[in-house]
Amino acid sequence: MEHRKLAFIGAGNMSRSLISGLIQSGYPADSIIAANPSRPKLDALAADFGIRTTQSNAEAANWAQALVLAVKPQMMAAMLGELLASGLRFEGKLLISIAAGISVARLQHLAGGHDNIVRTMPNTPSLLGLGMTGLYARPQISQADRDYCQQMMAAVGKTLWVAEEDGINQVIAAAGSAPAYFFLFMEAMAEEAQKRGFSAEEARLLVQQTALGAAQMVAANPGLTLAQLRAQVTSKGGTTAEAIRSFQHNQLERLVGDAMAAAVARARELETQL
Ligand SMILES: NC(=O)C1=CN([C@@H]2O[C@H](COP(=O)(O)OP(=O)(O)OC[C@H]3O[C@@H](n4cnc5c(N)ncnc54)[C@H](OP(=O)(O)O)[C@@H]3O)[C@@H](O)[C@H]2O)C=CC1
Ligand SMILES: O=C(O)[C@@H]1CCC=N1
Repeated sequence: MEHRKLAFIGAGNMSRSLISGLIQSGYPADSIIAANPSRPKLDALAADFGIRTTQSNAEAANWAQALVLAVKPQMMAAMLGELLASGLRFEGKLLISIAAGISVARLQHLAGGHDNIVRTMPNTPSLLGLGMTGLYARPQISQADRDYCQQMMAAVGKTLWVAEEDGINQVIAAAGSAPAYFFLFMEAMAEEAQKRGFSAEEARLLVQQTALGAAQMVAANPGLTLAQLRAQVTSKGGTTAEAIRSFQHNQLERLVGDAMAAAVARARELETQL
């Protein structure tokens, strides 16, 4: 991929995931800089990946050709305001937001009218090259800038472009936030397995290997629907059928639907507040 000088503004969980994936995919460490107010995360990134680091957002942003805006949504206005106040000129730079709940129009306003912005929604498995990222760009964004974002996110997993900006909020519900849903489900299973006599290590092994195997089964069988894969496990009159009946009796589908709707609602609410 093209190796532009790339700055991560904010060096938290998501930046670490993306930087790790990019370095593993061969992005040169000296083409990446991370900026963060405090040193410990920067020191860890420098030690683990050999990238450049700074406590000055302005230094990173001035140096870079592309900026990943990776602060919490609530910090975005202050961060961009300070960059503008420092005299930074965004002209010629591509802004790539990973923040939930901040529209392109709002980002453009916060960046002093600069409109070369791509909005993305990655997730933390990017750390392992197994990310899932949604991307959105307004029609005026150049093909070269789209390709750069596509290659960056493809270096850390799979990508899906959405045609409408609200599609990013739907990606949050289905992928950005979703690793946590699976962790919650696995937590519940592991706790129950412990109650049924397994040690914590044994319970984790049982749940982790089963989740990994199930996900691999889905990926390895694109010709089978998820329902068909489930049916392969579900012997007539057997144990799985009873477990599934219990989930359905307790309205698992409605619970999942409500949870995803809540994530979308929060993303839209943030868009009106920030
Ligand atoms: N976590 C996830 O799964 C996903 C997160 N996102 C988005 O990614 C963004 C970052 O989230 P995440 O990485 O989880 O959050 P973190 O809190 O882990 O990271 C945010 C980082 O920003 C730093 N920071 C705070 N203020 C500033 C500032 N003014 N300038 C530069 N850096 C600053 C923080 O530093 P310090 O801690 O030292 O204060 C922290 O290291 C959010 O907008 C979120 O919506 C998107 C997809 C998935
Ligand atoms: O919880 C959040 O708001 C962020 C966005 C998606 C995952 N984490």
